[in-house]
Amino acid sequence: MEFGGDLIFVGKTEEDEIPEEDDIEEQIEESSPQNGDEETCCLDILDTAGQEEYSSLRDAYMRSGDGFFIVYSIVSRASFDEAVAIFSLVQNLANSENSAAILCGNKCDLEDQRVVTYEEGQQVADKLGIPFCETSAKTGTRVKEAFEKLVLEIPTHKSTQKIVMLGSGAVGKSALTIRYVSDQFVDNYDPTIEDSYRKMITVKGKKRAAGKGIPGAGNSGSLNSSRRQSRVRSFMSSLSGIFTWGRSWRRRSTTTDDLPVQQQQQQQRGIPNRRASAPPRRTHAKNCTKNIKCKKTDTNVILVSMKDLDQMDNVATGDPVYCDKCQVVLSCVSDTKQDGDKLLWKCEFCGHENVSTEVREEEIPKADTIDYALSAPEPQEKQVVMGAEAEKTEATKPGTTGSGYVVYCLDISGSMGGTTQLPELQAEWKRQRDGNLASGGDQVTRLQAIQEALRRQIERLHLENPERRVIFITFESAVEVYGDCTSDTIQEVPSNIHEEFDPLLSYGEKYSREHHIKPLSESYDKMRTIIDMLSPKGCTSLGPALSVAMGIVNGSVGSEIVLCTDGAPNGGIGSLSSCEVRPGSHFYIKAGEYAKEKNITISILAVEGARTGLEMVSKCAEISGGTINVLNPLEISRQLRLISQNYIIATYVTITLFLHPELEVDDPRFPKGSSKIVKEIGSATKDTDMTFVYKLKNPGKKLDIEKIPFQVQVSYTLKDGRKMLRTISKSLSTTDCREAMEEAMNVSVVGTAAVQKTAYLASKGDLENARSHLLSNKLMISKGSRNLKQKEEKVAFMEESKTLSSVVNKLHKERKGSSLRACGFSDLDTTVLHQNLAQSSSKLYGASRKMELMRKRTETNQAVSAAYYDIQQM
Ligand SMILES: Nc1nc2c(ncn2[C@@H]2O[C@H](COP(=O)(O)OP(=O)(O)OP(=O)(O)O)[C@@H](O)[C@H]2O)c(=O)[nH]1
Repeated sequence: MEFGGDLIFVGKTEEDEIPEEDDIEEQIEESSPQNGDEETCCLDILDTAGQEEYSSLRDAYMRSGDGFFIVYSIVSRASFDEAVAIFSLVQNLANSENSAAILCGNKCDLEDQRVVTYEEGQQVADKLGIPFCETSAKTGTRVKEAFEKLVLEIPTHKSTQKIVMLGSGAVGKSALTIRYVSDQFVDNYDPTIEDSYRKMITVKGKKRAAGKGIPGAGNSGSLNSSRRQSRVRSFMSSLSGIFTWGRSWRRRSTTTDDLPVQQQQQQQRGIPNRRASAPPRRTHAKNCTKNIKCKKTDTNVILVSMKDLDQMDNVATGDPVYCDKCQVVLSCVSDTKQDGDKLLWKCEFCGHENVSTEVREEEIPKADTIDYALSAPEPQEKQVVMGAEAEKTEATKPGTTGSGYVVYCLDISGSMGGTTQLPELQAEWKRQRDGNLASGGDQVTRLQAIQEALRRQIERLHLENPERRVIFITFESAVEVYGDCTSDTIQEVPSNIHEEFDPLLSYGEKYSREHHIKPLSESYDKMRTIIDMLSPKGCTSLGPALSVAMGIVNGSVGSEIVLCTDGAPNGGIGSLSSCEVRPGSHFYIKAGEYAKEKNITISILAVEGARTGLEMVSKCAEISGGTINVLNPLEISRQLRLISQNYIIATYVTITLFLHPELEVDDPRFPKGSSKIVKEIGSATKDTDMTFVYKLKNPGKKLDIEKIPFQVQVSYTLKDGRKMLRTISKSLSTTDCREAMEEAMNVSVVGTAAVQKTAYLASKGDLENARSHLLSNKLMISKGSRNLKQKEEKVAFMEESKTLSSVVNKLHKERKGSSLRACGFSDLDTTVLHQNLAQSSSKLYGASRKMELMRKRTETNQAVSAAYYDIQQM
């Protein structure tokens, strides 16, 4: 349990005049504070994926970056060639007027393995007209200097500078970033997807760099010189080998056909498209024309995180001691007295006088977090539901991604044959990198994109977790269960049961009883063959496929179903096409509730383009705790990896929050006025965070206690079947001083609660309150963040909440005076709201906190990851 601040705010809740959205963001974007020639700013470092498959995000983050850190490894010639190609890509996409780049040869500690000389690196950088540096993330050599050099090159002064780490896989982008932000070296290799690090820094000498160019202008890293661009083009054309493609690119304009898709993607990631959509800049709030009135917000927020439910530091030897009246558990904040062999305890919540004869002094909890094992682990035979040996191995193996099945339900209906245009630069990138596209082919079908994503996904699972049991189901007009893809597990679901839930479920259950699903270590090759053979046809029987999948995994707790689809379901149960009332929506609620009850999560990957009826279909994911995404087909690979990394930690999770009777929850998600909240979560992943907003029941009333107690009880089941209870008990002092409250503010907690509540209000159609809730939190966070940690988290919050802001504002404008529910949401709106409803606080961590989190994380097996890297390079 974390609080929004170290103090409970009990002061007055005044009204505030809040400037319109842009103005708050503009205030934060104002020039960074300068002190002599020193300048303080926050670096927002985006560590990108060198292994990246298709990514239409690539040009989005390239457009938004202020500084580009282009890395190669001095022990890899290919990575050196690729760095040059990447620079050209940056030139084509970046806002060249205001950005800068540096070329960095990393791993200089590996002198005996060097294949690229220092002189070669320097020569290339000179030709490109950017600074050069050789570094070692391992020893720390020149890492700080390299980052500072780049920051100095950036021509603009801003309080947040976006740095983008670029380069091939395994050159050390993550290692350099981590060395810089926390002065540590990460020795194990885990290919990055994309990760952000926010770090406050003070740089010296930037004043001179701005506008006027820096000393040695011929070597400036700024990308704005046309002379440099022509130098680069001629240099590129002199290169032999695979990366000579840059020369044929024409300079890209923002009015190209695929821009709307990119903008949507940018929106999804919260990246503003400066060229195309940035409003004219206003630098001061007083210039704003509109103000809206709303209540000032405060930091009275609690966050309960599931991220370390499986790590137990304080396991109690005895049983929890409950208050006879209110069920609060005796804790370190309880006021106890020993009276002979009796323990006297006046409950700090309800005041009940408890007398216990069974608790000894030493059994009174000393730490604020205590874990109680309420049952022993299940015997192994019982952990095995099906596929006996596989399950046994997996359930006991640490660091696996869950103990149930992964079921991929794949839409192969006719519309999956529709093509998606690869963005021009992506097509070029892809063509040069692996030559996979047919000549002139800059189009892929949606099915091809999903096939590619699945191939990569099972390839990675096969390496990391070969005992994982993967089941494959396809749906078009027919629903085909491929099981583990071995011939005796393939069968078609009879079409005469497509319309009814129970027979479909029973079909799945029977299937699971009759078939032994092999682990990926045995099924991998066959599965690859089946994926390659798929072709699009027929309509979209999504509901029947989902029902059968649930039947198959029923009883295998912690299973995940991933639905990949591109069109509104129009066959069998859950069909949304035929009737305006959309009767199918009931099915998705029912399916979600069933999945939650059985601890199965359903995630949806919808392919953008066609309207998928996601608002209805998404109910099953929302209720079961899965994720929802509408993606460019090219992004599916990346998203599948994200889903598999966010593994299930515990099942049957229920959170009970006890508030002092003077407090009540102030949250539309829970009954008004309650001091005790019970929230069923179902399956929890490491990113599951629940927030609760509370307030004083009687705001004017003077409290006669110094410290106010809080308790959270989390009951859950671990993978080995142990039933656990975690109690977290803390107490806080109060303040009526807004300044003191802000000083003690925990920005990542307040920010997470702000976006979760805003998304909830918006999803219920209460856009007025959603908008003002987010705005008032933005204002409090932007004004009240003073120390380093707060400032780093403020930048993260502002960045991460941009997409939600724009969706809420857009909906607010569109729906003024009309009924939102009648209008419905677009698929993109549904995705954004759902993602924010389930926002994880770790997204808002600053550098120091993030490193702490990373240290705790289970390390991916180095050998396995290295093997993955080798495969990618083949
Ligand atoms: N000897 C040495 N090894 C390094 C150095 N920097 C990184 N490594 C190692 O190289 C491997 C890859 O490093 P990462 O930082 O994960 O590489 P990356 O560029 O982020 O890779 P992707 O995530 O695939 O894009 C890891 O095993 C690191 O420990 C360095 O300066 N010296």
